Amino acid sequence: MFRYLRLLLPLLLIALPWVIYPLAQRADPVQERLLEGLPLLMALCALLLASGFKRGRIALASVALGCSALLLGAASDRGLDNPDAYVLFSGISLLLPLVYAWLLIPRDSAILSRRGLLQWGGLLLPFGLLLLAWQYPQQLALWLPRLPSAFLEVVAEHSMLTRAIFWLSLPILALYLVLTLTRRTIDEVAMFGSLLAQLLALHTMKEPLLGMLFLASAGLLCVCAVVMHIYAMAFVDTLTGVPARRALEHHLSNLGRHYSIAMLDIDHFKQFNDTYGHDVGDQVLRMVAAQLNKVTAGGSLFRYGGEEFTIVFRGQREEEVVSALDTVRQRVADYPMKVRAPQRPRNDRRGRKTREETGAATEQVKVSISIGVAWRLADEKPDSVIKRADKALYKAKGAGRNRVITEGINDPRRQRRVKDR
Ligand SMILES: Nc1nc2c(ncn2[C@@H]2O[C@H](COP(=O)(O)OP(=O)(O)OP(=O)(O)O)[C@@H](O)[C@H]2O)c(=O)[nH]1
Repeated sequence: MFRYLRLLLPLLLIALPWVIYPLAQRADPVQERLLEGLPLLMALCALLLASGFKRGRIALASVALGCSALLLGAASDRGLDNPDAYVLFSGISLLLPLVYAWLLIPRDSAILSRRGLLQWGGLLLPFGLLLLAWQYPQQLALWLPRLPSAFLEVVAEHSMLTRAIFWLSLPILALYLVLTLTRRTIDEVAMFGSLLAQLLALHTMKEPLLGMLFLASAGLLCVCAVVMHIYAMAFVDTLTGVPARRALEHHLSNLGRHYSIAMLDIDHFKQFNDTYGHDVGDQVLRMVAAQLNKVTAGGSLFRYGGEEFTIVFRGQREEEVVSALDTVRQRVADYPMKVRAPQRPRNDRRGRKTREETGAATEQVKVSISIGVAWRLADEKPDSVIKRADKALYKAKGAGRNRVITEGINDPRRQRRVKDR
């Protein structure tokens, strides 16, 4: 539940325009111009960041946002009561959900690949046509009677247009929401949120400044998505999803005086790789990380590297820490880890059939971890605590593995500090 809330938190940015709008209304003309330029600026920033970090769909969404901001800006400058401007506004309103439906299909791909060119072409073409229609209203007037009468009726009547946008957008928004909740990636959150913000912009375009603020919030969401992606690349381990070594270094620089560090290592892990292959090794790593993540006593888990993990506990609480570590050790040891034969076919259905035919069942393997934990001594640096925890870990390995060994609990230098408290 908390994970979902944290994932959806950036959506709060969509509420920002309602907060800023009362202030924005008091802006002088120069500030107002700057605010009107904000959506384009945000779209540009999002595009540059997304292109730099290979977030293809966010880049496409930023371009769609930039195009809508440009065209909506032009339409609202002319005044939406003006027929040309109203046709442009109607065109964007109907196009936007369709563009997002188009963005549901593509996967991230390089712009100069065949798929990339198709994605960009499919996105830019309709906006280009709208721009042409806006630039050459006489030709548009010649073309309009040739368009389907149902389309013209929708455009001509505002209430029908609103209903059409609603019914077009609803399934697409719902699909993005489902993708957000199933894929649980920040890219999906940004796609869902930016579409929602742009629909709100269209809805509030009678107050152009508020509409522009909504467009800017859509851009901000895209920027936010790429920044969060960069953060994850730097601080989160992609295989296990737990904070990586760099995050540990940051965490260690912000600890108080009283803490303990546990180093954990999977026993005989090389054997798993050698016997079942690297993929099964990776599955074991993920399972161990998931179990360690349940550690209590306020421990923070990090992947130290390879098959080693680190858990940092703030404060003293020796017994609580040892008991929490022993519980996770036992959880890993009790976990019914099933692995399939190393030469199993890649295709799951064929694999199942072969197993049924040969009677080969999935094999259950035992995984265990060894743990060394050290408490900080007076004036000791985190690096040195890690080294002592590592020593304790090797003692645990030497003593037969699958156990917790402590280091420094009764050290007089530490006792002095405890008495000092
Ligand atoms: N599958 C997989 N293997 C990894 C990864 N990182 C490191 N390893 C493997 O982890 C193994 C570590 O083996 P060793 O350091 O010899 O230790 P061990 O076999 O666990 O033996 P003990 O620690 O003494 O119990 C090596 O075979 C590495 O290739 C990873 O991300 N995925």
